[in-house]
Amino acid sequence: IQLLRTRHRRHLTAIPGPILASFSNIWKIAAIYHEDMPGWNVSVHKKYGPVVRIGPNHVSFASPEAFQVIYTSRDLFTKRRRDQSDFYEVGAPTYRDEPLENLFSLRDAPRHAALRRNIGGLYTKAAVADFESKIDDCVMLFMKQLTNRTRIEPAKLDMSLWLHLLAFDCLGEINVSKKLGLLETGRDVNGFIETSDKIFYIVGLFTQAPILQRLLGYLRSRAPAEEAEPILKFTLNEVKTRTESLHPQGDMLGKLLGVHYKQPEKVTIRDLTAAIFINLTAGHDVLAITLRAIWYYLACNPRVKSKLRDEIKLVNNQLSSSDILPYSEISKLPYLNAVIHETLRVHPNTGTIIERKAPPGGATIDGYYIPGGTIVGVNAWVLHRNEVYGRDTDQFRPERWLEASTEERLRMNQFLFSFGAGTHTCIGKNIAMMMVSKAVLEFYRRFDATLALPPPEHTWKVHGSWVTKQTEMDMIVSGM
Ligand code: HEM
Repeated sequence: IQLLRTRHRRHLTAIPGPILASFSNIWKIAAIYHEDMPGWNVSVHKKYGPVVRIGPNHVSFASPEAFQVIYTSRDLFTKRRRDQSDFYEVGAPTYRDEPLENLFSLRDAPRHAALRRNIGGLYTKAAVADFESKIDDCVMLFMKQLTNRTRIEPAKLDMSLWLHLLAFDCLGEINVSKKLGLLETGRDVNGFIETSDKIFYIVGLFTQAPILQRLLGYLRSRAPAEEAEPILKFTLNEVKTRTESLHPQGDMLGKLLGVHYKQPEKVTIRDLTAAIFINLTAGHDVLAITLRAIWYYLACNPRVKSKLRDEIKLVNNQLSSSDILPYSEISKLPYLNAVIHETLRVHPNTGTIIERKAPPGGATIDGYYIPGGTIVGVNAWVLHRNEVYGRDTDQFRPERWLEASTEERLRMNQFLFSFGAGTHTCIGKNIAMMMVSKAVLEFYRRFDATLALPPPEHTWKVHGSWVTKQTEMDMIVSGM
């Protein structure tokens, strides 16, 4: 084993990178501790080139070619094993002494593929159209709350919180036909947000080194997940109540139960519990991050905001009778789509590399031999600054998506990593696109939002860890 390890290390020694990273995981831990993994990852690539060793067994790549090899060569580069440092662990809390495995947490490729086949049909564009009225309901409650607060004069609101409340309640409606009470009360309820924030931060930090991962495993085993994780507790309760009820519902839980009753061996009650749990867990933070980034970049770029408004006015005039515009119309708006794509490009939701393990026989990537078992990957913050997107990649400029030729746009989309890639691409993407598009359109149709203090005095705080949550987004919201 020692001999193999020495050989393994010898191959990796040829790869440039910070000296500290060649013998310890301290570089990664420090980047997360300072909440600037995106910035640190971008700068090591500027300094050392497209292939950088960022840990004793961890290599970061920057090129689109490496991205393709790692994420899209089918099942070759797998999610990591349970016994290694691994942020997928958090996706499966222990329930009745076993991990509650779901699409996000499953490392076993055949089991993952089977589950995806069995429930994937519920997440297609056509299937999620059934959830539009649920999204409308939450968006309208969001509008009502903002109208109440801005009726007399513009109000200073922390939009980083309000957009999170909207995202959470929408997911509650879609999954179990229940808002979680966040929009209604205007604050976090049951510690849903606070606990998730803690879990995401701790997992991001503790999974940077195998020894910390073991410590995290020990700590998690001491507190029963049903008590420690409010989302799990809520999910278990909802599934129990629904299975005892005779009223079928058109939400995600109702649809999953429909599949279960027809083919119980394909989707068990445990599978559907896990699916609802991961939909709520994997969806709320990233949805909120995208919404916040849109609000922030529009506030910082009045030219873009006014162009978006012009597009909204046009469709508003055509469909003025309708209270809330249908997604079938909204999804066709080119500038709105460009704004969303550009936001996903400049502010990806994952701040760390989405990790994969090199296949047992090793692989050659970007000219370097990578031994089997090495942790490899590309950080979306690095990839999205590649020249595939032009020369001004530090600028927020939605026009790049409209000016590109068909072929160029194809490549831009191909390397847009915000929703992941390959067999693990985000299954909630269609829900996310519908929810985000509707929220943006309905808000900017009725309100304006500017930063309470204009830049450079005001900058938001981006917590660049596993996820890239933003805080300190005081904005002045006014009715139009
Ligand atoms: C803007 C919003 C969203 C973004 C940016 C996003 C991003 C991502 C990314 C990057 C992955 C891949 C992770 C990996 O390979 O390790 C992923 C997977 C996943 N996402 Fe999302 N997500 C969003 C919204 C949602 C929503 C709304 C849901 C549920 C309703 C959801 C459910 C999932 C699930 C279940 C997976 C695991 C899929 C698999 O491995 O087969 N996501 N998401």
